[in-house]
Amino acid sequence: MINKLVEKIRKTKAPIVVGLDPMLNYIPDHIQEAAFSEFGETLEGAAEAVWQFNKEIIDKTYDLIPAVKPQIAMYEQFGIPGLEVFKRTVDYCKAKDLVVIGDIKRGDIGSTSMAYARGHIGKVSIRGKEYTPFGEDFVTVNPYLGSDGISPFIDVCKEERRGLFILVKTSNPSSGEFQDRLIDGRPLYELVGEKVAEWGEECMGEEYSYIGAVVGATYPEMGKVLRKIMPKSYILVPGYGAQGGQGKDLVHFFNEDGLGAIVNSSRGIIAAYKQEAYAKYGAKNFGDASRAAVEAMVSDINGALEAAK
Ligand SMILES: O=C(O)c1cc(=O)[nH]c(=O)n1[C@@H]1O[C@H](COP(=O)(O)O)[C@@H](O)[C@H]1O
Repeated sequence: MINKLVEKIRKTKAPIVVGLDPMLNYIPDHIQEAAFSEFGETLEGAAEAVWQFNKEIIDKTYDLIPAVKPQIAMYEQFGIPGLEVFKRTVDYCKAKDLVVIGDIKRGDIGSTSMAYARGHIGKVSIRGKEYTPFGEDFVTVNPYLGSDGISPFIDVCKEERRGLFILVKTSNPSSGEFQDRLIDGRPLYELVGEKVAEWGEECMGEEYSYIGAVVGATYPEMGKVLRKIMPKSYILVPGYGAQGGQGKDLVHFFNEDGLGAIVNSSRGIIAAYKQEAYAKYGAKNFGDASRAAVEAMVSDINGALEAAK
């Protein structure tokens, strides 16, 4: 799957991922009204609104982008109907030939990690018959439990040719509280980065490993160091747009081949119609606003990469 991701990034010339994080308050009124009048003001109604919202954004952007990242919490908050829409979203994106990164941030003791891995990137076997429960191409994983919490995910990746993005240095303001603590004089995130590089070495695709890392756009200096520590790992870079990251901050997350990083924006794309810059589209044309925001993000990042050459 890493080969497909790299190929699609090359083809679209868009090292970005659209984050499908559909909070109800980003969903235009006309979509909410239609969903609630059909399904009631219920979890089912909210889930339907999420689905209609996602579908429009995907339809308006899929030809420009290599990948999407649905964040499962945004679906789980609507219970079982929400999870059904998560799965419907994964399937719809795959039918559009997009690479799907399930943002699930799991990680537990080995046996439990195995169940997460099977459910999201693998198969479950029920009396000899195999099922693919969620079917994402990549998932995000939390490494806090150490190697035995990660290795079931790696085993499933090897079997299924899927991939991981392991949290190394997160984008949020408190990420340094634990991640920057010095151990033998070195920050914890560097030690985790070294582990990701080591796990990644035995999981090589054609050019890059299918074991990648998450490093926040909000910490560009650390991104520069981590890029060197994990030369063959793709870096998923969240924190662009709504959290303040800009193209000029991101140059050092990329390798000299112009590859190696994929930048996520969620609110900045899906709620673009609420921003002044895209207000002219109006809530009814929110999908067109998202398309324009994708185009602006791609040219911001490519412009910064070009300027740095
Ligand atoms: O793993 C992630 O994707 C992630 C890691 C991280 O360090 N920071 C981070 O913001 N994220 C996710 O990236 C998305 C960022 O959303 P926006 O700030 O709206 O672009 C959310 O889905 C977060 O859960």
